Amino acid sequence: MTFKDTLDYRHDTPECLGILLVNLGTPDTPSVPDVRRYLAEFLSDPRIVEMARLPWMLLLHGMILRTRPARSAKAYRSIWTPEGSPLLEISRRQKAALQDRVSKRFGGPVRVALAMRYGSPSVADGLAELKAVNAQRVLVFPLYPQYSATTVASVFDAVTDELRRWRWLPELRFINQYHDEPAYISAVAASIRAHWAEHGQAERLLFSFHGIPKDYFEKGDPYYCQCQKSARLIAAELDLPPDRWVLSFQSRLGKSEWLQPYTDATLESLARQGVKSVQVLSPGFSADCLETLEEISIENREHFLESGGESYSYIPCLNDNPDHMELLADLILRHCGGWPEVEGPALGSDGLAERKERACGMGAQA
Ligand SMILES: C=CC1=C(C)c2cc3[nH]c(cc4nc(cc5[nH]c(cc1n2)c(C)c5CCC(=O)O)C(CCC(=O)O)=C4C)c(C)c3C=C
Ligand SMILES: [Fe+2]
Ligand SMILES: [Fe+2]
Repeated sequence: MTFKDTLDYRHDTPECLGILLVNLGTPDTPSVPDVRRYLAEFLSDPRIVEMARLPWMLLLHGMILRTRPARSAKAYRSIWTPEGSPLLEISRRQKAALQDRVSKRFGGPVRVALAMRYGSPSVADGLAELKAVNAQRVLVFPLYPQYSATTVASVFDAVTDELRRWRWLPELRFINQYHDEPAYISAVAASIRAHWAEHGQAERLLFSFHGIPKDYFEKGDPYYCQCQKSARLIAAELDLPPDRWVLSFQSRLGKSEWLQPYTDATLESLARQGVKSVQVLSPGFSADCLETLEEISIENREHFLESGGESYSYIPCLNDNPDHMELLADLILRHCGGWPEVEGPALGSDGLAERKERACGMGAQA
């Protein structure tokens, strides 16, 4: 084992609380080679595709990475902005807002770092940023309201894979999910009410969550149940009767069965039943991304309108809206409960003896 010893914790500066926000990740640019590189990393993760490694790697490199990148790159180009990928840009705004809110409410120094599970900034970059500011206590916060092994456990893997190469580990805490947090439910409900205040209510509200293969659920992934509970609680908070809302799963990939009902089929069937207007939201994403801005806002709109629907609107994710930032800051502070707030002042310029004393009680002999 080779350890990374280039940067270590310091005794001569105050300790800092470290928060590592992690979202899924995105390609660096919407070019085919960058999308291919991103998909190669993403789809090689055994949490994402659980198939036996050798046949999957042959299929991935022999076929999928030769065809899918061009299709995905086209989709990315349709949502790319002058600032880059919406997911990364929104995540940066979330990080800045949380740095501000958490610093104001926590008693001592705090650093919020941003990492992406795939692509950059990487989890290793985020952990190094925290080590450089002497964050000896780190809270890892995967920004997914519902737990799935494909997302949250994969963040855990990336963090622990990196830390396997550190000699001196930080004290770690980890947020697993917040799918039924009252503040999350009411923030989503408030965003729907705000949309209704501007556009009126549609005949149906559709909650579309990212799908996972059905057999992951059958083998014990709690994601399906947590999505159901989030949607049920949001509908209850809105006093929306069961015949006015629907839950479905989007983004299926490959030939195997994924969680049902599928979003595209649901929209077609609603339109065929004579439903003329729908409003769609994706409360499983903490930030708008390809899956919402392209798949929901563009692609599925077409499915609905082509099947006879007349009015389709997309309700954006919570992104960096103030309710959302407040609830994430609350979750962070709650999970840091009991951690010392400040480690004491920085030492003066001639602090060698004090440093040694603090480090290992050798001050007197120095
Ligand atoms: C192949 C299996 C996939 C599983 C399982 C999966 C689960 C999953 N993903 C998200 C969140 C996001 N996924 C995004 C894009 C995306 N997802 C997959 C595949 C699986 N996801 C692919 C191949 C892609 C890339 C785009 C494409 O080629 O279609 C994104 C958007 C990233 C962006 O850059 O904007 C997010 C976010 C969740 C929450 C989840 C399981 C619960
Ligand atoms: Fe995905
Ligand atoms: Fe998609």
